[in-house]
Amino acid sequence: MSTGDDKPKTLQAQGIGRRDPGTGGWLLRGVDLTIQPGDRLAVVGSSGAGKTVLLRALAMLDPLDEGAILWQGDPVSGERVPAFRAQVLYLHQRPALFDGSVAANLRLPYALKTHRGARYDDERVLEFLDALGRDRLFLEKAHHDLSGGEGQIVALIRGLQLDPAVLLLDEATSSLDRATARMAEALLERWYAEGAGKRALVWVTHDPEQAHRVAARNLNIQAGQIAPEPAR
Ligand SMILES: Nc1ncnc2c1ncn2[C@@H]1O[C@H](COP(=O)(O)OP(=O)(O)OP(=O)(O)O)[C@@H](O)[C@H]1O
Repeated sequence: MSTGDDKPKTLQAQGIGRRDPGTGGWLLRGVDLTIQPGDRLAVVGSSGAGKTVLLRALAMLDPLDEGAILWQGDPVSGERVPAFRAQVLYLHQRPALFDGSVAANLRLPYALKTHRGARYDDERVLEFLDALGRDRLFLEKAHHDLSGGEGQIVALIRGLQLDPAVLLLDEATSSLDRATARMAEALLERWYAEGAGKRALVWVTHDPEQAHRVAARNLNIQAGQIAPEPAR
């Protein structure tokens, strides 16, 4: 008999829309999208086009005003939500870190019900740090001393260590210097390859060269809707 775990970890948006809670105007409307295991997608579009609104909707961080999010073919609601959150992870451009050290921030997800069963892996974290040009001393830094780029490094490692099936990166390397950003891309590429076709990456980026490097296809968002794909 098939269990939920046997089904491909496909994320689907069916006609999703979200209104501005203040004015009632549509921020996102009628978006149909399927993200399959192994996908590498760049979400592009002008400032204010709705890319963040789309990614947050895909991660079910904001309520929808129309349409549905499906995970492994089923609508996500109620008791399915924690399992969904363990598999579909959103990384914000300006990540929220908690009061405490980098190490405490990296350990925190394991205290959540969502990640019950997973365990903090010190060795793996050190490998991630090394890949981003940092060492163990970085773990002792206090969150309030971190630069914007360092905060992005913490958020990236905090996300990668959880091995989500779908990683949604919202300009997640935008505060990094060019060299560190390229190291982050290389790390993500390795992490993706280790998934042997079972992981998906979705990148919001304003950098066409980055989109070209990291993604196999572009999704163009304009005025809260999918627009024709620009030439790559
Ligand atoms: N919670 C909200 N309430 C009201 N308006 C919102 C909300 N969230 C986003 N918006 C509006 O929705 C539009 C799309 O915002 P979004 O952040 O998705 O743009 P974006 O494409 O990610 O832009 P950028 O490239 O500048 O980051 C903007 O006009 C923004 O002001």
